[in-house]
Amino acid sequence: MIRFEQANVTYAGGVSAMRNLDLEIADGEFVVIVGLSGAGKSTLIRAVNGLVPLTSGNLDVNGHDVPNLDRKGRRALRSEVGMIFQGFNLVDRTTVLNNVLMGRLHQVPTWRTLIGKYPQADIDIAARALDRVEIVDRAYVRATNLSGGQRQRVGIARALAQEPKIILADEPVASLDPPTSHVVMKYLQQISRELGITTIVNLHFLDLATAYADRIIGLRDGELVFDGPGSAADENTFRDIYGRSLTADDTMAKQAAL
Ligand SMILES: Nc1ncnc2c1ncn2[C@@H]1O[C@H](COP(=O)(O)OP(=O)(O)OP(=O)(O)O)[C@@H](O)[C@H]1O
Repeated sequence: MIRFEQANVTYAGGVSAMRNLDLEIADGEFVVIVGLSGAGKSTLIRAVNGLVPLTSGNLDVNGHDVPNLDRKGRRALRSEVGMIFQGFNLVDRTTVLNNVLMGRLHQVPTWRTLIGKYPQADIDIAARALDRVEIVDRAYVRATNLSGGQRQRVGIARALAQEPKIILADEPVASLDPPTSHVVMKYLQQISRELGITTIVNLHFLDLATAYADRIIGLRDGELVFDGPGSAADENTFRDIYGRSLTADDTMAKQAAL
């Protein structure tokens, strides 16, 4: 479903953030990407929906030849890919339901969204998405009145309302406390399993990565240095990926105990 072949990304300024990447991710996999800050995790995620262009190599996503897409093709690709952000990216002054309906923007004609008239079928899809993350009772609350964990659940519902084939989550729990982070990770895992949505998550904390990942991809200086099941990754694996000893900052449970 997602296939990188000898893919490279070199940014203006000369930083190589992806080096000769060969990687296949099958339908429905739940993949966690780990690596030090600057290792290229965001670059990999953003390449999947064409936000970061490859400098060379091939990338196929759901049959889309990503490096060679025209504007229409890029729009089609992005309609199949839901994004979840570290900072949630909600519109605070409007309701939870309206935020989730924004996930339908790819499918609904612009004039309807401009006058705020979504078809009932779209409202039903949005409500079902809110129900999946157990927050449908907050549908008419303004987003600004939610806690961080609730906001991220709305972020997940918005991505789900898009009815995506792929979900990309860039550090989705970086702004959350440990119990809330686990709740958010559980929803992501459950949604991937039950709906068969391929999910790629960038994570900073290694204990979260091993707890939830079917598969862990380790990056170092833009290179893939580990690819294996979450259960196969131990402290030595992470030391190899990071190229240094682990610290309390690398583990959510240890950091919380400080
Ligand atoms: N738009 C850009 N222009 C130039 N260099 C960039 C750009 N985006 C990222 N980089 C550089 O590419 C490298 C990889 O960055 P990337 O954000 O992919 O890493 P990351 O593993 O996600 O790190 P972090 O967790 O800090 O976001 C870094 O050295 C970064 O400074």
